[in-house]
Amino acid sequence: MKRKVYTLIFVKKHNEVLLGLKVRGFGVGLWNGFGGKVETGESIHEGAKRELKEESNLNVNSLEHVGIITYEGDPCQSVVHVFTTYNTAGQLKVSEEMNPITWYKFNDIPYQKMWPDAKLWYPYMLQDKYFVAVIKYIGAKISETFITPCDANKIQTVFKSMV
Ligand SMILES: COc1nc(N)nc2c1ncn2[C@H]1C[C@H](O)[C@@H](COP(=O)(O)OP(=O)(O)OP(=O)(O)O)O1
Repeated sequence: MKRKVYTLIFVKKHNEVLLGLKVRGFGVGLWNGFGGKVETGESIHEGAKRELKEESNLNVNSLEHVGIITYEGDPCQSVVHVFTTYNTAGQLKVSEEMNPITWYKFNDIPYQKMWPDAKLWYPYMLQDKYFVAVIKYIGAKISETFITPCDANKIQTVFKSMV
């Protein structure tokens, strides 16, 4: 089965992370990082940079690939590649997809207004710990999860086996 491939990018500074409120499409009404589908002909990193620019107007040179999440079941069977960055350029702007865009302190993340899986793996992402996760949804509820930390080399190996 071919899964849809998505990116999800988190811009961080000190103990804060930039989140946007999704105002259209998949996950509307929920806070999330920036990202979307990888388009035909672009690499996953290129897709991540394009989505960050489209949704927040921020440019980024280097991204750290910190996690790979495989979603099973409903609402969508997909693979989401999670990236972080501390280094962006340009003027932050809301977009047609994300509005408002806000810095959240790590201890004040609005988990109650996010996908239910976020609280399971954000702790890894916030602490710059590499992870691999499999999350199965039935409707809006999580039915099974597997999350494990892994080192940077292993995540590259998993990544290479997928592309
Ligand atoms: C189902 O569980 C999910 N949980 C979390 N935390 N994030 C998810 C989940 N499923 C998808 N995502 C992320 C991955 C992407 O960053 C977005 C969805 O991207 P979208 O559907 O908006 O993709 P676009 O290419 O931007 O879509 P348009 O056609 O609207 O431009 O959510």
